[in-house]
Amino acid sequence: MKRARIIYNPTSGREIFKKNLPEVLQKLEQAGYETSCHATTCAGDATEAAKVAVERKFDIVIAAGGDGTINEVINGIAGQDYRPQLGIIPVGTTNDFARAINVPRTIEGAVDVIINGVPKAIDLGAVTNEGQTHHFVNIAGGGRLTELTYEVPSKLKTMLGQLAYYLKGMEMLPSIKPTTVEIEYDGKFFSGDIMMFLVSLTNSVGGFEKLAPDSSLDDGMFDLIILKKANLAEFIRIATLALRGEHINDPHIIYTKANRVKIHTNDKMQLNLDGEYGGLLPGEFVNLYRHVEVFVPKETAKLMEKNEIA
Ligand SMILES: Nc1ncnc2c1ncn2[C@@H]1O[C@H](COP(=O)(O)OP(=O)(O)OP(=O)(O)O)[C@@H](O)[C@H]1O
Repeated sequence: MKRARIIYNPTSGREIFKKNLPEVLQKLEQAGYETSCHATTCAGDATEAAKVAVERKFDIVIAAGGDGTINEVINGIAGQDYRPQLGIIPVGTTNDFARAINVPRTIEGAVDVIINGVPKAIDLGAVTNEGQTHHFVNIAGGGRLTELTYEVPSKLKTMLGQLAYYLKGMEMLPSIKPTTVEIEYDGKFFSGDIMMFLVSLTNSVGGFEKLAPDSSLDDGMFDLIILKKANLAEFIRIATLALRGEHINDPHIIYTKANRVKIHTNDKMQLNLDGEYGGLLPGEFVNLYRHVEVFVPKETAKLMEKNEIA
């Protein structure tokens, strides 16, 4: 019998997972998984719980929560010699990673993917800054605008869902200032003032599903997006284009693939890792080719094999 470990954040999204836990356990047991679970108690707990699951050689670790919880679980698994397969139950607010790999955003649908889906090896990101290395599964970035994701209070997200981000975004927009950076990507250089940069593994970021339209989950490359200095009107125009994936040809945008990205800045620039605060930059990003296996729907696995999915 295979062993599964559920690591869930009881405070994620609209706080619905715990109520559904008995059915989830029953379904997994019926499918042949001996399943146990761990409820996280504070920030960082999911990483420790995932490390314990690695030590105990669980076959699967299931992250039930938002993108922050998935990121923490990944940080307990990445870089280890033994790496359990990963299942996702998206019960957060934005659930970008689930969107990117087409995992349904219902508990029942997500459990079905773990039981009947296909494990596929996907790329992860590693970033070294402030003398430490952390991992990410979806996106990393910097620039004042990216700080939006962790400035929204958890209670507000519980009440308003994604609307909480839009409200905070509107409040922040007029105060967003550019940062002076030097960016080295696979031997090329950019130097100048930027509003933000993103180092993306998937196409789904902040609810924008076409932000990195050429991204591939398993090609060993990041999609690097740099938004150069822009005024408020230009910024709103580019954001509107981004909804349709049409921002990539705008002169304010650099959009390219890279395996390694180095950011240097003398300004105070915070690092955003999968939507959570990740310390200060400068830093260096490295793509870890097909580093962890994650359960995706059968159709998604087929599209990945044909290279037709981000
Ligand atoms: N018991 C807990 N109480 C408070 N915070 C917690 C607890 N367990 C985990 N956390 C923290 O909550 C953070 C956010 O959780 P998570 O990402 O799962 O949900 P969310 O913020 O609602 O969704 P999203 O990230 O999709 O917007 C996690 O990164 C973790 O540090």
